[in-house]
Amino acid sequence: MTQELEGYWKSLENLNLSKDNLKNVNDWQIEIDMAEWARRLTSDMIVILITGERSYTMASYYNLHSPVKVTRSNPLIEDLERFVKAFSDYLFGFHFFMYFGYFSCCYHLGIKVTVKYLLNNRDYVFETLDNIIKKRRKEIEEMPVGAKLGHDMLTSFLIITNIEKDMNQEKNFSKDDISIRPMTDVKIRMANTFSFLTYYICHSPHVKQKMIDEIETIFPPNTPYNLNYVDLIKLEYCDAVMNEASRIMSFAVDIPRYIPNSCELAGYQWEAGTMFHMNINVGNKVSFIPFGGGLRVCPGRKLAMIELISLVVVIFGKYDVELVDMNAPTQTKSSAIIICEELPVRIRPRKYSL
Ligand code: HEM
Repeated sequence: MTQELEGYWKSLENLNLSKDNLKNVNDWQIEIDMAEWARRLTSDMIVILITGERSYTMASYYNLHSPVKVTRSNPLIEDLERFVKAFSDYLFGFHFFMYFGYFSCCYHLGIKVTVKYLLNNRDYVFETLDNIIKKRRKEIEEMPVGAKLGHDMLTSFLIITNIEKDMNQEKNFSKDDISIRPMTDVKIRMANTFSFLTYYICHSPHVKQKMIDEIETIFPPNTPYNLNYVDLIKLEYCDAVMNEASRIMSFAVDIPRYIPNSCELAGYQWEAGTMFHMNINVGNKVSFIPFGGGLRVCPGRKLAMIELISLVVVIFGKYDVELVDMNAPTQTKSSAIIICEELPVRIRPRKYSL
């Protein structure tokens, strides 16, 4: 998938240069919006992890910028640009309903228009997820007995919940189930974490160099490599840098907790039904909780870190990445989460690429 991404970048740059201007295949550079590409890359990664099928959101973004279009067969989702935006807005928007009461959502002029959009957007997201689930359920039902099933998360969940359903008629699997959560928002979480990481690394050249040195000890330049777990966890410095970037700019700002029963907390008595909102980004900069904590801690945190380190190896190991404007602040949109809207960077293949 990262090769596919590099292909799009190269091809976009080739549009700007005549072949004679290219001294060799590695002699090019391009300005891109890393935040947008990261959203598509993580989107394609997560869709394949969950469904075992490709969604080609990178291809659709490439087509927006290139007069020469690529066609990819069997797209799982029809309008891929809408798909990426809808999931981002869904994640950003549900906090509206946590902060504003029923009256504001229905009657406040400034809010009700956004609320209407968010509800329509939610319907689109749920319908898209429903269609994916229905399609897979049908495929499983129609499979001949003894046929090999896919290893993707959705197939596994459907099989497990079907077994449970047989045992307990009330249980069924739907888009509301927690297990579909990775599809709804984690691609946006990973893309944001990577964008903020890129921003901070570009502002600390010595840190960037140390990361590259570490990457080159595990994945020597000009040597074919496979990104495997055993090698990736050797990148301790890269891992530490990623943790530090997540601490400085945690994607989640508000971690909510609801108490069904009254209880005593921090010396106060709280009524049943109280909702707590913990601000993990602003108040306490010495804490490190980008993945939450306690019983509801993010179960995908290890997978997320491995995928993010893989991205660091591929992007920073192969390319010189620099911010187009070193003085520009991060372009963010905040609610209970912080979204990196735009990150213009200039990339070119490194002299000694992996
Ligand atoms: C950089 C990427 C990610 C970040 C920053 C992130 C962050 C978080 C945070 C802050 C929570 C709330 C935890 C709490 O309430 O204490 C959460 C929950 C969750 N995350 Fe992640 N996450 C990421 C990637 C993933 C991945 C890759 C998966 C699965 C493939 C995943 C699955 C989940 C699920 C299922 C929950 C709900 C857990 C529950 O409520 O019990 N996340 N995540």
